[in-house]
Amino acid sequence: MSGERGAVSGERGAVSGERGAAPGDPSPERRGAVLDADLRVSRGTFTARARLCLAGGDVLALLGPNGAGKSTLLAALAGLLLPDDGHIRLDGADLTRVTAAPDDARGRGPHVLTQVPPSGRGVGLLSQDPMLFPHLSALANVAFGPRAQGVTARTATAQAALWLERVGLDGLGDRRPAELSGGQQQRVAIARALAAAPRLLLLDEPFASLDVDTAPAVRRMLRDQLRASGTTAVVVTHDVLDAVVLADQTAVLVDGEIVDEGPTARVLVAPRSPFTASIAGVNLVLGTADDGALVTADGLRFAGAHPQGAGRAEKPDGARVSLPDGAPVAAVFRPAAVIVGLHRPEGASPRNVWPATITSLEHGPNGIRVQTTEPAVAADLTAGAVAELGLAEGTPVWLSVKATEVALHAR
Ligand SMILES: Nc1ncnc2c1ncn2[C@@H]1O[C@H](COP(=O)(O)OP(=O)(O)OP(=O)(O)O)[C@@H](O)[C@H]1O
Repeated sequence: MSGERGAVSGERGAVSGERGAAPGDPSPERRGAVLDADLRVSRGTFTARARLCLAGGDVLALLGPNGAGKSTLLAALAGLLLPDDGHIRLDGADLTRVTAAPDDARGRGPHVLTQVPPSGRGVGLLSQDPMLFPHLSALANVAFGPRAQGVTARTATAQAALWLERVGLDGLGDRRPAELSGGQQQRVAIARALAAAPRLLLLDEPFASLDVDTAPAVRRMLRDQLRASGTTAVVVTHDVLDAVVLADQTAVLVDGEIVDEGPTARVLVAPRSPFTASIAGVNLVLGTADDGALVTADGLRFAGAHPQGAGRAEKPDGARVSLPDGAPVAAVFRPAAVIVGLHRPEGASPRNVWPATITSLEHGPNGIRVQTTEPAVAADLTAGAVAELGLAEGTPVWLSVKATEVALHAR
């Protein structure tokens, strides 16, 4: 999110209307609030729409490509941006309630019924830049939130010391931010955000500025502290690892619309959109059901492992359901399961063999990732195999994948 990085409820380090929190205290009033938001937010010609419902203590990952509208939604939740229409409620109390203006020639703006200012929402914001007060010690930075809420200096300092211990910075409380590493500064920022006991914590790419050696430990620590404190949180990220480690729920935003949402494991195991499949590292082919298999718009047929008898497939939650002919279906399979050849393979199931054209060769997780079309399918090959086959952009190939490697999911 631009502009207000590191601020908590619009004022650095402060969340008003809340008492400071001792670490790991999941008392009822400490637990994060139930979030119910249904929004339409515009920025220039761009519009994002989302319905977000979280139980107290849930962590939601908001994943999406650049420009998808993640920061726009976060800014609306923080009260920094007024939606065109919709509401944001925490524990049943309105933070934002706006009704769209009727379409008329006078260009009236939306009708704002409620818009609690950022500092009064009990919503914390943590970004990739720790934005600590440079002139204050780590301890004083963490104590700032509770102090701003009226907690006595002695109690706030004791709470801050406990938080620093919890985030692995015991003994470093006297240091100023400039005397700490980037990872240590982000740990202080996390302690500061949680010490302020936000009812909802918004995290905007919280590990993006950390190096690859530092990020995993800070990510683990944040997960532990979110769970221990029962904080309700929304994490905006490009990194699927953040969703896997931190989030119970994942929503995928593309072009301002949520294209995939649900429990993180369901979203990543049975993606419903090409973007979700790409971040989950699997292929996704969309089509409709035909006699228990998937048929694409171009007439390609994919048999899957899950159907037990015609017309049956596995639902994302694992339940077996029937797939009536014509129902929307997704076929999911790993790039490593795709076999690439120059000729139509003999003996393979004819239903999972199709001609394709190579569109690009890239470095892959275990060699070279070969991208093909149509449909868009990735195959992982060793460099030796690519060289032996003489593959290059534009090479016509035959692809095949065993039915046992293909999972069919109702969409
Ligand atoms: N102040 C602004 N005025 C006009 N358009 C804006 C403004 N800020 C963002 N946008 C546009 O809104 C769209 C969504 O931007 P947003 O920053 O919410 O996306 P994002 O998903 O957070 O992207 P990123 O991951 O790159 O930060 C983009 O098309 C962007 O150009």
